[in-house]
Amino acid sequence: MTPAEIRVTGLTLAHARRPAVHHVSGRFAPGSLTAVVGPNGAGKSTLLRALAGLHRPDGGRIEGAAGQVALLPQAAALDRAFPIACLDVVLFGLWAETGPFRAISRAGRERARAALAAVGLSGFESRPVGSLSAGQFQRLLFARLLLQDAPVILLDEPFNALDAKTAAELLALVHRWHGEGRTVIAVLHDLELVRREFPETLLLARDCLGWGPTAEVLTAANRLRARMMAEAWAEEAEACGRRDAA
Ligand SMILES: Nc1ncnc2c1ncn2[C@@H]1O[C@H](COP(=O)(O)OP(=O)(O)OP(=O)(O)O)[C@@H](O)[C@H]1O
Repeated sequence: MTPAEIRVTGLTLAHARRPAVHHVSGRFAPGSLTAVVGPNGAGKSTLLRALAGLHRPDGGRIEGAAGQVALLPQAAALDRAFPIACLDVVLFGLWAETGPFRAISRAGRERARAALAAVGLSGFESRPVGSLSAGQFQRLLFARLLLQDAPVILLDEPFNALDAKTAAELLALVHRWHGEGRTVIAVLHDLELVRREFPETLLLARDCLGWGPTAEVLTAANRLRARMMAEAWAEEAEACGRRDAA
């Protein structure tokens, strides 16, 4: 498992021309385990989506991510009412290998069953996703990630609303991926968890307020700056590029 370095340079990401991420530069080293933290609205999910190729940069660039990324989106962003069985959700993890029109091989199905077993969902193959609890659904999405087998794994609030046992088991998977040499980047709000489990941290408040070893980034001074920046955000903040357009 040899992921490439991911480098972002002067990265600006906007929604309706309002910057959600502003002139961020830095690198995710191959095989690093990084927490992305910051206040609500700091641009964390937007950054992850851009790393996954789902949001085109409005300024600057991202290098090294294309074709090697698997994304776990925020659970709230997903439609669980869709009538589909658990095994089929996991099989979507093979999409990059099989493409849209090729049949899934028997080996592919076995891998999907093994992934379900690895997250404690043996016997759930035919269950409709709508019948799962929040924790079971998150386990299912981790099974899909297992099948994707990507060198870079992006997790958006992976432990939200989980009981301690489920969170611990999914955290163990994160450490397994890190141990295998994958690059893992996770958006998190629990700073105690970040301090305990994540060696690197990117502190985002639209601008980058710190990026490096967690103890050096999560200082009281940096956290205060992040809070102050969040309080100063105004909906009427200048739209990206507006000055150029004037
Ligand atoms: N699809 C969208 N359309 C318009 N604005 C958006 C969209 N998605 C996000 N934003 C805005 O971009 C900013 C950053 O949002 P983002 O979801 O990236 O923040 P976040 O740090 O992940 O927040 P949270 O911790 O609350 O999940 C916010 O001001 C948000 O309202």
